[in-house]
Amino acid sequence: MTEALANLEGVTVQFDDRLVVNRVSLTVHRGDIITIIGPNGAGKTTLIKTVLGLQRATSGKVSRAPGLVTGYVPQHLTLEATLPLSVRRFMLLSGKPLADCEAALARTGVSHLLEASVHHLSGGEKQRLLLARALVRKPDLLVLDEPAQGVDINGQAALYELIRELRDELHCGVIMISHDLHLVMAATDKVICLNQHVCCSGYPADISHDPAFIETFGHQVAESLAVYHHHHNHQHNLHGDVVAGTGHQGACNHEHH
Ligand SMILES: Nc1ncnc2c1ncn2[C@@H]1O[C@H](COP(=O)(O)OP(=O)(O)OP(=O)(O)O)[C@@H](O)[C@H]1O
Repeated sequence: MTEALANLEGVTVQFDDRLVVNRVSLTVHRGDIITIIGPNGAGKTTLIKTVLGLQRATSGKVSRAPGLVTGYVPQHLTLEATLPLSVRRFMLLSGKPLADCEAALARTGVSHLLEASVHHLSGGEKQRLLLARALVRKPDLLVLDEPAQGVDINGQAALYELIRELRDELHCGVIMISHDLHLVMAATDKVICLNQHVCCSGYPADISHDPAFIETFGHQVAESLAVYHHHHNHQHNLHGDVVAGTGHQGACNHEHH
């Protein structure tokens, strides 16, 4: 089993008397790509902030590997619009050398924007900048809140592919939130369907048949996703774990149709 980077056990988050995250348990291992899906207001952002330690759990146990370096791409980048800020300066705020900043920008495909103002970037460019800022820290755990927002459909597929490549290069774990269900099904190892509590979780091909998934997203979505036949060269037990001797999740040849 690969190294556990972060672990939540029965975590609950409450704002006043509103239960936003309800007894959620999850573990992110190095090499994992876990995607959290769920309706608006389901507690997804709150959950990943809890993983990062930015949100305190009301109850339950949160643990992170000692010395864990995290890279976070938040849902919104709030910048003071009147403050002039170039991409170069924004990246240097990470405290990393310029050469590292430039390498991260090159890796996410936006090195040509080094002198541009962050206020004038397109939605897609902004996402790639935020990803570069997360990358320059060389994270063990990359946490992305709707990384493909504002990115056109071809760009989305490319972005998810880039995230997979980065996972391989950095040998990090990835936990992300997405609403792009089709892309999620093709690009992730494990899906967690959240609606305050974990409705269902598992491998993409299996989850679309789960009654809890159908209840949350409706038959139409579930049926359209069921075309994502996912052939494994291994088998899972009832908990979704890979059965010993049949290959490993990270090493199998998944085929998507
Ligand atoms: N700091 C806070 N104080 C009070 N309520 C909060 C706080 N943060 C989040 N909430 C509430 O918790 C609920 C869940 O919010 P959260 O952002 O986690 O949902 P989400 O699943 O990420 O939603 P979306 O898909 O719309 O981004 C929302 O109703 C939100 O208003």
